[in-house]
Amino acid sequence: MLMAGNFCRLANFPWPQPAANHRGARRGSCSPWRFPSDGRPSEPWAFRCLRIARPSAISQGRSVSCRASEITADPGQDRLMKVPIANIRNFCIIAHIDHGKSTLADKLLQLTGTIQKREMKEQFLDNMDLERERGITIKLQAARMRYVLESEPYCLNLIDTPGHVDFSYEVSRSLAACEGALLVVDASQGVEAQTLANVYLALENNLEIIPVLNKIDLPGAEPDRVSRDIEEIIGLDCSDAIHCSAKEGIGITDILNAIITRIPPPKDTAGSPLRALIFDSYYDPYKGVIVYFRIVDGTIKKGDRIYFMASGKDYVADEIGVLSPNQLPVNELYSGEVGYISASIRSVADARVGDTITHFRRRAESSLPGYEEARSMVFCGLFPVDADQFPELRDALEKLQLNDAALKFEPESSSAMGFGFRCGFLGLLHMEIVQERLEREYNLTLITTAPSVVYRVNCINGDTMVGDFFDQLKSRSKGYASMEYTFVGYRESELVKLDIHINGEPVEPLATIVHKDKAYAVGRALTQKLKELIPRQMFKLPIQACIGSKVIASESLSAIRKDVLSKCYGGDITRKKKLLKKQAEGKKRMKAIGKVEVPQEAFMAVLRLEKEVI
Ligand SMILES: Nc1nc2c(ncn2[C@@H]2O[C@H](COP(=O)(O)OP(=O)(O)OP(=O)(O)O)[C@@H](O)[C@H]2O)c(=O)[nH]1
Repeated sequence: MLMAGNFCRLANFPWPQPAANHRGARRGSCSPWRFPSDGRPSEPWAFRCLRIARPSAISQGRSVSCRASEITADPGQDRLMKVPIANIRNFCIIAHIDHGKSTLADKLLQLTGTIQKREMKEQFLDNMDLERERGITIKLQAARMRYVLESEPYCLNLIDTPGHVDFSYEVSRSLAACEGALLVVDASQGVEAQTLANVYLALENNLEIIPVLNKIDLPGAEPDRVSRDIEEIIGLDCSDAIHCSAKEGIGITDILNAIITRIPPPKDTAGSPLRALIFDSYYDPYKGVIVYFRIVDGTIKKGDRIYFMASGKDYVADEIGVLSPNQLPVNELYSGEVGYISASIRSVADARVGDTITHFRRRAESSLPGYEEARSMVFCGLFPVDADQFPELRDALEKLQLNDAALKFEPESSSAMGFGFRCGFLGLLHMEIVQERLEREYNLTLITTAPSVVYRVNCINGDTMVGDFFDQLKSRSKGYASMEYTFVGYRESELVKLDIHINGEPVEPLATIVHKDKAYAVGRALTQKLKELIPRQMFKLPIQACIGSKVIASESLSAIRKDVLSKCYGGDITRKKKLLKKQAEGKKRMKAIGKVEVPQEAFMAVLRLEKEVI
């Protein structure tokens, strides 16, 4: 029950306009707001409080703690307003790559007023530079919107997901945080590999699926044929599929209405012990690990002592909030809601994706089912160009793994490259993105070795040796084929260490371990390649491949000759001989102390050649 007078206005008008002399955003402040005994709030913005925790306190002139989530943080928007759980909808958008998810997400954000026109830019939720440059979604993104249907306010939590197969792990995580999914299918293209894969993921998670046929503005769009395809191939009823054009803004209201009428609200379990599923996280240099979660049971308040059930670590929730889509702090979040926590978590291992958050004192009995481990399909070595950057690389990989749970790595030392990491990825695009993110976000200069998993496939026609297997498999099957494997263990082999001597000195980083039978071929190929890559010196340079003290291949790089006789006009032969002798002595001395700079490409050549020759 709200107070009489000014508050009645609120009771009848759930979405008040900004007060005339609004004092600006009070983002997430938890300080108690004072209401005088006549019930009139002391600040104009307080008219915007929808519900007061203890109305009786107001009449007694006491301080009242007003939940920040009940106060509009931004005069233009009312996204933080609290709505009953029956009015919350958590949904994601799934589709094949380029079918228009991000464009549709933009339109939903615009139509609900979550993003003002002036803030709007294309693919708003793709906020990583890399995503914008490449026009693809790499990371899942969450955004809270508000929408009014028949004067009822609703809170819609949208999770935008990537479409490329390499990032399907991101999709599976967002699905677990939702009750429904918009299945976007390009009406000019129809059902594609990732449409199928994502629908099956959504069905496994018992999500309500709303089919959306996008791009109906295109002349080649055939929404009716595509509807039939969806029914036949996927078995999904498309009688009420929504026809839309995310680009032209057609059918967006129908989509919002369908989200509300067809997707069920989350279950109300606010009274149970807290259980929140971590679906994403990242490392903030100032605040530590920021965790994105969906509350399945219970409630969480700012200042609560929380406990991570898998890692067994506890922290105080310094800040909790919603993603709107930027982080907006609030004081309390309830079951069914999606939000973030900052708790000064320094160690990235303490709050892993898939872990369950509960209260330290009132612990939940069991944790929520986490996520299935991502299975790496492509492997390569990552090495810092500057060997001193190894600890930074380890740190960066740990932090990036927090934000990209599909990335796997373990330390590796290559005789050619020094210390680095063997990393596992979901595909070549994933590998490229990880390298670029490490270089851009963590200021590292890296060398990626060629993806080195080589499969042996015995074809029926008798052919064998396939490289780049996984990507070939995906591209030849247009993305429909999938691959499973198990590690069968290590095998014994006859290996030798092949040393490379330049100018008579062994160059340790160029040494490599090869099979005994391949040593001669690798040695020859390596010395020839190094001869091409190492710049000529002032002296003759021998390049040798050796096994122990035995030289198995040798090349020599001729010296750059300075014409010491050019200044010698005429003169007798003894004078010329003397000059040439002096030059030879100088070169000998230079050779003895000379340090040969081996260019970076030479190190890469070792790895590439190994792959070619072996
Ligand atoms: N004509 C037309 N083009 C559209 C429509 N929706 C999206 N597009 C275009 O389709 C392309 C892909 O759109 P995105 O929204 O980036 O697709 P996506 O599914 O988010 O792609 P990923 O995030 O990489 O999976 C862009 O060039 C859009 O402008 C539409 O309704 N009509």
